[in-house]
Amino acid sequence: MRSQAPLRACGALLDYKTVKFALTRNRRVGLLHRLLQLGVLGYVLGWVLLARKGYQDTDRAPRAAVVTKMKGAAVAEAVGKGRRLWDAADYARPPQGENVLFLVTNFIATAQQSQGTCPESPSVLDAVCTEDADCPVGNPVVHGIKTGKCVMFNTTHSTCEIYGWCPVENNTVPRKPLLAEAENFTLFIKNTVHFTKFNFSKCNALQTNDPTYFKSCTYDPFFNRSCPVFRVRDMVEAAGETFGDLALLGGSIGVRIEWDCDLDHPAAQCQPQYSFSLQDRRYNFRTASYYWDSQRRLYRNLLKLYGIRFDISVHGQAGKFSIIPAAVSFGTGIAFFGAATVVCDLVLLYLDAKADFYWKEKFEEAKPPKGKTEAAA
Ligand SMILES: Nc1ncnc2c1ncn2[C@@H]1O[C@H](COP(=O)(O)OP(=O)(O)OP(=O)(O)O)[C@@H](O)[C@H]1O
Repeated sequence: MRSQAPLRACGALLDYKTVKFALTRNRRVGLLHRLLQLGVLGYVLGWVLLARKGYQDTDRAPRAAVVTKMKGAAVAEAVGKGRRLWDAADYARPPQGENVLFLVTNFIATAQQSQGTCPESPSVLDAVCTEDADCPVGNPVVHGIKTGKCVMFNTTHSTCEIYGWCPVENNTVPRKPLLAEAENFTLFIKNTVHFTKFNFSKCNALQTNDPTYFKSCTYDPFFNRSCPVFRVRDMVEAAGETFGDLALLGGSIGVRIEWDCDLDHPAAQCQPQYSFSLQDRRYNFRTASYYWDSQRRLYRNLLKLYGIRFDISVHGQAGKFSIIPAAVSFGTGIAFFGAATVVCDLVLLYLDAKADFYWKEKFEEAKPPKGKTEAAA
């Protein structure tokens, strides 16, 4: 007997065991099983493979470069200050065109300021006074340092005298934006993305031999999506605002460039989507230009600039077929099919009216032959 054991072990190695199934004609569980299988099939084909492209490897962190250029010219007519023509070098900041660009739409100019003493503005509450005692010497206020005197600002207001840039800034905002014509200016946004995982680069500006193409085209979300030249008014309106309202006190507009590239398709189909959103309803800052007169005395022209700040951000993802994510998605689908069988087994064996019967049919009790104990068997 003992000498046959290795032979039997060798034979067992070549055995093939196959699973024995119990067939039930339970229509309810049968229907549930098919529905679950259908659900899994829909999920795997529709969601995992078609919608989420589960067979692709993805790169969700593109490197992006943005260059901007604003064009257009407008005449600003300030009351009592005459006409002044503004072109790109005047109204676009910074001039080198970065992904954050500021367009001047309104301004308050205070010309020929020089350092000296003058009354502080009545809009500065700390500087309103009735006597010299209200103006302690050396106290700093918004536009300078108090000299200790209370002086007449105009016929109705007295304010502390200050040492600062005089005369102090006029703080009356024009009722209408001085550069109302800026709504027709155009912004050229050149954006290149690089998906390092796939060594793939794409630029939103069409490679064209026509040197006048960008000069003459304007972006339109329906009719001309390949032209990266945007009209300022269109961008403001796409952000849900009207140009006149935003131009008066300034504001901030977010420009979002979204790339979603399927690299299993031709590269020409990889095109960005643009969206615009309002980020803030006020935006201004001050800037000054300095000069000296013939007596070497320092002067400056102060400008408080109101305008629209364009904040351009680039996002995106690229996907390409890869065997590993494809195998993982396929494996997940197979596992879900197995889960459908487990659910149906649970219903059949625990919830069905004839659960006891199915239980007995599915699990055969192993009984030792009569006259032998189980241990001996
Ligand atoms: N804001 C804009 N509106 C319309 N066209 C623009 C704008 N910015 C640039 N362009 C045009 O796009 C093309 C590419 O611009 P790019 O700055 O690379 O060239 P450029 O010859 O230096 O431009 P330019 O001298 O006209 O400012 C040029 O034909 C340019 O005139």
